[in-house]
Amino acid sequence: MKGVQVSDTPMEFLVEYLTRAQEICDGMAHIPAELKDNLGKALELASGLDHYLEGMTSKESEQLAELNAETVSHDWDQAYKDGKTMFCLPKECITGHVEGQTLKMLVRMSKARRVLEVGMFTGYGALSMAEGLPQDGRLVACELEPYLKEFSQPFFDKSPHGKKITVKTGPAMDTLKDLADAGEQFDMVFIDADKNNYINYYNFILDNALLRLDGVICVDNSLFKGRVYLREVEDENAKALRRFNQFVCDDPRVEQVIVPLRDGLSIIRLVPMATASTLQQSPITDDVVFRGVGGASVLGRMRLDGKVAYVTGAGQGIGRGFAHALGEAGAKVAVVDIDEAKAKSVVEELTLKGIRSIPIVADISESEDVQRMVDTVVSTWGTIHIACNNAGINMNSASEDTTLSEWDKTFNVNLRGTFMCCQAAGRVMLKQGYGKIINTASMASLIVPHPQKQLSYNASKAGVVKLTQTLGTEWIDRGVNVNCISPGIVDTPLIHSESLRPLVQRWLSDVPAGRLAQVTDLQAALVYLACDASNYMTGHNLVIEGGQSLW
Ligand SMILES: C[S@@+](CC[C@H](N)C(=O)[O-])C[C@H]1O[C@@H](n2cnc3c(N)ncnc32)[C@H](O)[C@@H]1O
Repeated sequence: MKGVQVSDTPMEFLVEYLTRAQEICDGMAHIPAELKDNLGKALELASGLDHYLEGMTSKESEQLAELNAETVSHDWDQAYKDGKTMFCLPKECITGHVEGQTLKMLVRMSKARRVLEVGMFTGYGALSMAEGLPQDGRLVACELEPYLKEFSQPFFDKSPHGKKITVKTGPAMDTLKDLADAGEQFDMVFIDADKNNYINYYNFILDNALLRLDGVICVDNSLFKGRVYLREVEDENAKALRRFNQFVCDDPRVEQVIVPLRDGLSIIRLVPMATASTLQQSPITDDVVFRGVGGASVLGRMRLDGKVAYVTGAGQGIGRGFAHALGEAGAKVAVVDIDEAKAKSVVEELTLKGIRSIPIVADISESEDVQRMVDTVVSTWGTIHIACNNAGINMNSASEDTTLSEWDKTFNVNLRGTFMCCQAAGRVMLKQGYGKIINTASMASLIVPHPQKQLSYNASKAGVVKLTQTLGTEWIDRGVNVNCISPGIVDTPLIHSESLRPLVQRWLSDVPAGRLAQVTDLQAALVYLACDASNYMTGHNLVIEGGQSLW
């Protein structure tokens, strides 16, 4: 079998038949020129497609290329004769470059975190999909042949994505039962094992909730060399696939398309909603809890697509994390900072992630700057939906030594500045009857953090909470929610300064969570307060401090 190319897909058979027809024609006299011409054109069309798709598909990784080369050059006949494999495995089993990249793309597009593969062979498809998974993603591959696990493991070990893969050897149905017993669930399943069992795998997966709602099943070889639609077919596997395709097509639980890629790739999506007839027959309560508000799931309601936001103090630390969070959730983001270079650098980061953003330089303690900031956002994107008033400063001094200048500077930014931002953005929002204002307060609004002395900061942040409560109750009936977030001590470059570094150990002993907050610990709270899922929440202070204020 080594090196021999065997037709395996409808297109490869078409090329084979057309080539044979052309050879026959070439050996015969009196063939009409038009027939020869059409045959030539048909052959060119058919034989060019796979090469073109190969060439135009993103290159595979070095590790996949090596795995492919080793798989196709391996002597599988010999492995079978030597008793290493139970079955004689054709090298054509391998998923290959174009399909591998398609699977990887589907993993990325469906944002899958957990993938199940039924039928791994040497792991080309498994590794392709693992490359598309996030760092904490996991892929379970079922494979009958223990020899294939041994074969693939060194390639997985060489790849930075190999650790995501767990291979379970034995009959796939046994593994599926174990996974169901363990309560496992997957976002995407790739079925590519023994064809006569496809329907059993498929039904078991759906009946035992191994696929999450809205999850995707991909099925390989669903065209089975074209034999699923050819008339004269004796092949049992082809008949099994024909029945399988029809069964899935008629199954009200799913939607299906068959993509004529290589030997056919079915993409099957579990439809989240029951059909009208099942709803009528069942005792379920068909309301917004069941269907989702506006048809959107709770996570869907946290999307911010089409929303316009600004974040002050977004050049670094918490504000930078907030700008990324709002952008990742779909909003356009104005990155506001007093430092132009920092604002521009965050805009560059967001642009790299495909997030629309602009830098705005503004000192929020200056009323003209605040108005210019709001005017710039409105003139650029037409309005403001989300105002994230985050900029703040902190100076340390014992209260008996605190100067009025320190007090004024702190209050001018933290409280007066935040008020000016709320007012300027609030005017735009009240006019349109919609807005989300999220102020950054601090755990210092609740407790007196120690041992550092920061009277002005503590008092100004307590003011931010009262400002938030007052605006939150005053504006809610006109569609504007005002809330604030109170972070505990956040691990930003500021706390690594010479003066604060010695305090870190002391602080740590005050935090039940045993660590300081990361900027990323605050992001989901902001998105929640910025989205419509929090429409009934106003004037509140969401405290995220690892439990510190409770001790
Ligand atoms: C077409 S190949 C899979 C190709 C693979 N998905 C890839 O990406 O290259 C089919 C594989 O399914 C395995 N297989 C067949 N019957 C099986 C079963 N009952 N349980 C688990 N694996 C099985 C075979 O040993 C073979 O490795």
